[in-house]
Amino acid sequence: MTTRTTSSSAHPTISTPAGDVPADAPAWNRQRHSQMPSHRYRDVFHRLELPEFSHGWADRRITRAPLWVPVDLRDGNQALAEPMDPARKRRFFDLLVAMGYKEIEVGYPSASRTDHDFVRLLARERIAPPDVTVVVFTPARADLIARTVESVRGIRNPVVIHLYMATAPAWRDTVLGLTRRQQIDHVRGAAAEILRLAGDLENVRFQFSPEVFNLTEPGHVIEVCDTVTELWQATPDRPVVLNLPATVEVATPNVYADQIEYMHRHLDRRDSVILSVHPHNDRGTGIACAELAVLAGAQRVEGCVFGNGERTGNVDIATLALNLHAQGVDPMIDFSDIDEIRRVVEDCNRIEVHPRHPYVGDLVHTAFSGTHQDAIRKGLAAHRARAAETGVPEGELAWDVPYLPIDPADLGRSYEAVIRVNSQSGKGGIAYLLETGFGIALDRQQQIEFARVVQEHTDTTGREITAEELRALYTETFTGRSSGSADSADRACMK
Ligand SMILES: CC(=O)SCCNC(=O)CCNC(=O)[C@H](O)C(C)(C)COP(=O)(O)OP(=O)(O)OC[C@H]1O[C@@H](n2cnc3c(N)ncnc32)[C@H](O)[C@@H]1OP(=O)(O)O
Ligand SMILES: CC(C)C(=O)C(=O)O
Repeated sequence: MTTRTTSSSAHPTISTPAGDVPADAPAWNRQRHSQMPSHRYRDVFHRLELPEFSHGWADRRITRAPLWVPVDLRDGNQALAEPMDPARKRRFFDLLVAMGYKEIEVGYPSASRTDHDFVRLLARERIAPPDVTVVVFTPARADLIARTVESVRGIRNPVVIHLYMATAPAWRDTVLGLTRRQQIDHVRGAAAEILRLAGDLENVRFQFSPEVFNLTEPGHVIEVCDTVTELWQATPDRPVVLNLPATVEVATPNVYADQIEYMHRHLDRRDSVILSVHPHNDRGTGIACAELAVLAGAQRVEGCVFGNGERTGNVDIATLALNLHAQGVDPMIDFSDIDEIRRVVEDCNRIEVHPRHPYVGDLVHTAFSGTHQDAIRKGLAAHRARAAETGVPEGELAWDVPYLPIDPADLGRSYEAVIRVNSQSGKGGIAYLLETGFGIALDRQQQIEFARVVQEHTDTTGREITAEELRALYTETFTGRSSGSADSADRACMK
């Protein structure tokens, strides 16, 4: 038996023998210590001193959508093996405008010619409606700031110049080689340079992101942010966006929410600051982080339409917005033809959306399993009956169909793929496919009888059975038989 070392907040290093059941494990949990080298990692509480305070986010509800800012054309784009060419950028931008986004990060003009030229295109041609704010991104370097400011000259839309610098200790020490004091001076210098070059452009506002906010000492990040808002003279009429990224997710979402609420309460000039978040998804909890951050005081959320971005991606705005829709809150973005949106996003990113991706995946409104199908079939029938009874159109009527969190029709989808049959299915699903596909209504006895036949078939093939195959099997079962079963065929009513 080998010995491994684990960490916990109470005892940072404890030796535990791999393969052993922990001494304090209850009888119902006989999981054994693994060989995973988890002792190499520390939780956020060992990496950062976080202030303790009584948070309020847990008691709040989200009642309106934050300002969504898609960063597909910048953060998403920088993570693609083949960054978007001008045509793909333009197509993606037009899609974002058509969906109703009012603030769009369009690129990193000092990074590449394509990004720069796209910003210039916005200055030359009126492809951005006047109410759409254009955001451009720059690091804290004088030459790159100059190129960025130069790129936005002539744009008539509202413009946000977005400055960033990583503030967390590992980045300060290892990447940038700056002490805390030096970093504050560096950021102040960069912010002053932006103000010098663009302060007199009336359509321009400013944004600052302390990259890796979530691993930065609260005292330091407050000081950097307050320095910037003071220098830029943030006012309610010309507010500054402070964008607090979980650049690499490191903690449970409640920790991020606490960090955001702490900033919300302690930042200077709070009424002149638009508090923004930018979660990534390394732990798979980007959505939860964004939602809790909004509860904690965030007013603006940056993400990518279906969560593209470095590593595991940026937070997925479609999921966030449709989560609101599913709770009766207007998402303020139009997803009424989600499959068309997906086609454009897939073409532009050259990355496919997963079939289980919330709301948009091919399989997310589909049930294969019998009891789910039975409940959906009954639920859809009840929904239609309620619509007929009340005279309220089906698409307007309150939705309460089991296993379908929202009506697929809201997203422009049909009910065709809602039920698919394989060996996990039951009579309800089979009956649904025959009814909706071919107008064949089986009575209960026939359903039971036919389900056995289908079960035998799907168990033997191990595959899904299509509606067409189901119909052929139905014909073979009920009409192709000798007289004894003709009764059954007669009982099946063809509508
Ligand atoms: C979390 C994020 O999404 S941050 C955005 C990341 N996006 C990108 O990097 C995509 C676009 N980037 C680029 O095209 C290039 O990196 C450029 C044009 C910005 C800079 O290119 P280069 O001059 O070749 O530098 P390089 O790419 O090696 O970047 C490293 C340098 O940037 C510095 N740096 C990193 N972040 C910042 C910042 N926010 N402000 C100023 N300097 C920074 C590093 O300290 C390092 O400086 P050093 O060379 O003196 O050690
Ligand atoms: C710098 C910010 C906005 C960012 O892209 C990140 O931290 O991921």
